[in-house]
Amino acid sequence: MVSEGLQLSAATVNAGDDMPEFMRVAWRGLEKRLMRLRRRRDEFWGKLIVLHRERRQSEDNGSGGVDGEGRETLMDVMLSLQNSDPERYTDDIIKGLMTVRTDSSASTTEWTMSLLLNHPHVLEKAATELDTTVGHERSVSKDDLPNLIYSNSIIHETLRLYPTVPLLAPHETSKDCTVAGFDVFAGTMLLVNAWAIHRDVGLWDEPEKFKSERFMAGEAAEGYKFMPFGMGRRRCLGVGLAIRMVALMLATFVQCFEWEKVSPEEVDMREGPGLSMPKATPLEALYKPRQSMVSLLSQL
Ligand code: HEM
Repeated sequence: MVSEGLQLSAATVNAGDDMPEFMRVAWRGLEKRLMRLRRRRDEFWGKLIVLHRERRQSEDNGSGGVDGEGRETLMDVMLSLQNSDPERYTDDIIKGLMTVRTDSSASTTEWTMSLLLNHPHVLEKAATELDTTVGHERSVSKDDLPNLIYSNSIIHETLRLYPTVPLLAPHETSKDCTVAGFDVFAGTMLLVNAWAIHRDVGLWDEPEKFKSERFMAGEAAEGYKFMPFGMGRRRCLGVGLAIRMVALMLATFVQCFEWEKVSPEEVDMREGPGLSMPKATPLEALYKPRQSMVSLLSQL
């Protein structure tokens, strides 16, 4: 549903900008599809809210909201907030918050794994970092992330080459201004092409090359040249969560499994259409448990 929403939004933005006349006719069809999607999404989150609410009410200890291992789900957190501030955290607000942008983190992970499969020596080095930092007796946790310097650099380099929101969000000038020598009137929509900035030969050394150590080696995110999450006041609110989610997924994949391409050819790195820059061909890969992790994995 998230992917479908992004595809439909991309269609709306592109067609509306380029062909306003066409848009008047096409809009009705798009609107119908968007409304149908909204109903489906509403129903999905609605059911999930009811399920969680019932489970929390039936729990004996009264605190509610924890799974068998004492962990809260995101929906539990939302329902706790609703208990303490019902006017602010209505069911509609919860549905909206739950829908925000899970797609970008998932597709960043997919791009990262694709790059690793095309650069097996990088994959091997990431596995070695995990072996020395975390070992084989336990699975990697969020507390390990600050120590995984190399993996972190891989993720930043992936976000440089494949920023999943390549044009950031459209912004509008609040007053007349000048951008790169051009006069821009107040109320003009401005798009920032982060994808192009990230590959600008004047800003980066060998910008087209995947250099896994780039962000360890000091060619860091200084100035305004690295902005996969935007900049300033309206920068992505979820940046901390997004980086941690991608890092934890990647570390778990690499720590626990051996990965291989499905064929001798390179993994296709072409970009497909859509607002969150999906891969043209979804990644397919072969994996099996790493020998050193079999014992731990079999206990899960
Ligand atoms: C790799 C994953 C992600 C990427 C690349 C990404 C990127 C972006 C970008 C480029 C923007 C627009 C910034 C601008 O206006 O210039 C944005 C906005 C936003 N993002 Fe993310 N995002 C990611 C994950 C997340 C997650 C996981 C959440 C929430 C859980 C989130 C929540 C938001 C929100 C709420 C905004 C709007 C902020 C505002 O307008 O003030 N994002 N994101």
